[in-house]
Amino acid sequence: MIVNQTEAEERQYLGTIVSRLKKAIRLLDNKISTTHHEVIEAKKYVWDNMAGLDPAERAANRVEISLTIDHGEKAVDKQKRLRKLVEAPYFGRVDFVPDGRAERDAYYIGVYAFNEEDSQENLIYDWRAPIASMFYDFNVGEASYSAPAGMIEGEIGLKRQFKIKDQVMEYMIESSMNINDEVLQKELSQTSDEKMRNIVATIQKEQNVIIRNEYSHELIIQGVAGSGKTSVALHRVAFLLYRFKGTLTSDNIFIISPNKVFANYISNVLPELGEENIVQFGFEELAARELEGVFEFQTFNEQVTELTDSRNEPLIERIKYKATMDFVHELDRFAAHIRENDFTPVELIIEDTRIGKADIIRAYQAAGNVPIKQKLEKTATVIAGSARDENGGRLRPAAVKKIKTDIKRMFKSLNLLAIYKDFYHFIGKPELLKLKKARMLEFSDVFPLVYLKILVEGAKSFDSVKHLLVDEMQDYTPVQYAVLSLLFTCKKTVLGDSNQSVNPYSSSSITEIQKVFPKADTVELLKSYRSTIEIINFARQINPNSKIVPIERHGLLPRIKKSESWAGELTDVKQAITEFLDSDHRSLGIVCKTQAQAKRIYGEITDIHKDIYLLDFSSDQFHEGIMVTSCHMAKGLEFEHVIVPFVDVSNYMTKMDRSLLYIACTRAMHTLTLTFHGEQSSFVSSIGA
Ligand SMILES: Nc1ncnc2c1ncn2[C@@H]1O[C@H](COP(=O)(O)OP(=O)(O)OP(=O)(O)O)[C@@H](O)[C@H]1O
Repeated sequence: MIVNQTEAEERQYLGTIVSRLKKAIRLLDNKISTTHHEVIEAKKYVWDNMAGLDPAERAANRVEISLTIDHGEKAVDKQKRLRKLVEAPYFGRVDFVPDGRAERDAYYIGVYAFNEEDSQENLIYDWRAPIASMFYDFNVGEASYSAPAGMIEGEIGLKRQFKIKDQVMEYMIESSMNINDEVLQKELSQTSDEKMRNIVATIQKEQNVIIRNEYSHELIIQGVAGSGKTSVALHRVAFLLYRFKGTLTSDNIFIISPNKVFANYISNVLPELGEENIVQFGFEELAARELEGVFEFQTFNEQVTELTDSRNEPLIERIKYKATMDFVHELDRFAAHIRENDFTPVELIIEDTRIGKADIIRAYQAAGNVPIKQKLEKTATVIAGSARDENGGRLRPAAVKKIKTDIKRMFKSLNLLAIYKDFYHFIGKPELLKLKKARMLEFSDVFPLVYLKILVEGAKSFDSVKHLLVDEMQDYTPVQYAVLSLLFTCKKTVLGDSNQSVNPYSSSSITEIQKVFPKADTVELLKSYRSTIEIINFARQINPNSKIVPIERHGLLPRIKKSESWAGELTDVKQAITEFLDSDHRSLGIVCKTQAQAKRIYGEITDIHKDIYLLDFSSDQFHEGIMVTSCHMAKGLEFEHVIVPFVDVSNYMTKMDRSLLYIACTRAMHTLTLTFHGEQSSFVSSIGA
């Protein structure tokens, strides 16, 4: 039977569901306050009768109290979800009839599931439930989904999308086709709140495949700017937490993200989907953990700033050399070489016990292909274990300790920096190592050194992590991935865009990354959801390599404003800010090539409005309002309106500048303004014409 056929019936049904949700919330209210009372009473009982209770009774009472608290907490969590759900209970409906059955059932799909405790009727299905996958994957007609019992095939008779806000249905769309473009358009053209939002109601088919992929050990997603990579990756995390409930929790997932502002920007999404937020850290924190404060190092941001400030050919050469897979192979070859050749055994005489050189060689070879320090320790343990004193007894602890020290000394050097320097002599390129100062590394040396350290000393891997998510993959080199593969043996989702590198001298494409993870599955996303067609067409001319395809959403043409002087350009920037303030838009990004330029503009415009923020690498908040920042910092973020100043020929000139300008322009959702004085950059001059 077809239920709720007409819009009027749907509106009525929504009213019923809202009432039933409200009733469930009230019931939970009672449950929570009863539990609260029970806990207080139970604690009071234990306290009052402390003297009379034996230890077993006290323990049993404590267990009882903690179980009651646990029930109470679960009820509070459930209530929190229902309170959210009651505002917009569902966004989709599919009517499905499995093969061999006559009756079709209607399945309403929402951000969470809702089933009434007394009837146990499933009134709303979680978007991650197996049956909900059909909403994203199929049109009206033949359909199937993978249930725990196997593949269920059948037919979808009806598919609807709803926009419900504050318990009221704003619209309802019959969508015999894919997730309806009209709904997607409405979602995308809305003014956005300060942070990234969930996209459950309009997940696209190609995105759903990624979100629900349970099998890939490594999944690499190359997606053009605005294709939803980050959104999809976060929804994938939410899906995996749902699918593997019981074995996977948010504590088992790590996200490597580019900076704290980005971490803050995406921090809404998982809680909106009812999941806990997840630990995020940067590659530099990882390096600091591995180098344990023994070395200081330049940050990636400082390296990028050094490269954007001036062209330093030897520096570029050093960076480029260390950004290849061949370099990782050279490090491997060197580590194998020193393991073979830098160990020089000699006969040992410890407290009248003679240990022959041949025995030491044998033990060293038998210790296998493990990190060098561990190999030496294993060798010493075997030698000490088999050595006997003159009475045939085992050696005393002091003698064992001496053997360990002496065997370590047989290795040429275990000093990391000395070994790293030796590496460059080994490959015949000593000029490729340049310290910033004593024990202070250039950024391009940080991960080679960490990698070598792991090969020499071993590492404590992150065993509790069951899924690792790496965003902005293009900014990390093969040696960084090689480090990740040694530290994290878990499943990985790696995402990025090779056209959005802030440092083209060390950027990695999907092909490079696959060399580290040869069994990885790869996916490409080409459709961009963020920006209007006009902005995408503009950006595509800046970077013709990008395969970016816009979705059908129109807006104003990007504007390029020319001035004769800096004062004139500043007036243009201020004018664009005023236009933004007069519009409905809520976020404006002023994106400069460098942080120094961002600081300069910021200094000139703070009097226009009270809420203007300068984002730099020490910032940790994404704000609603006006943000001034660099291209590097803006990566991964988006703004409704974007102003890109200083688009003159001397500022945007190199390959690296082109990449930065592309990043800046693709941050814009609805409108884009470029300003310059003097001669305009050749990257945009032909577009102007
Ligand atoms: N299926 C979708 N439905 C609605 N909005 C979507 C969808 N996919 C992506 N978006 C929106 O498109 C914008 C870009 O998404 P996101 O930031 O995840 O893309 P990205 O590929 O990580 O971008 P970039 O690499 O440029 O930083 C966001 O506003 C996001 O909400």
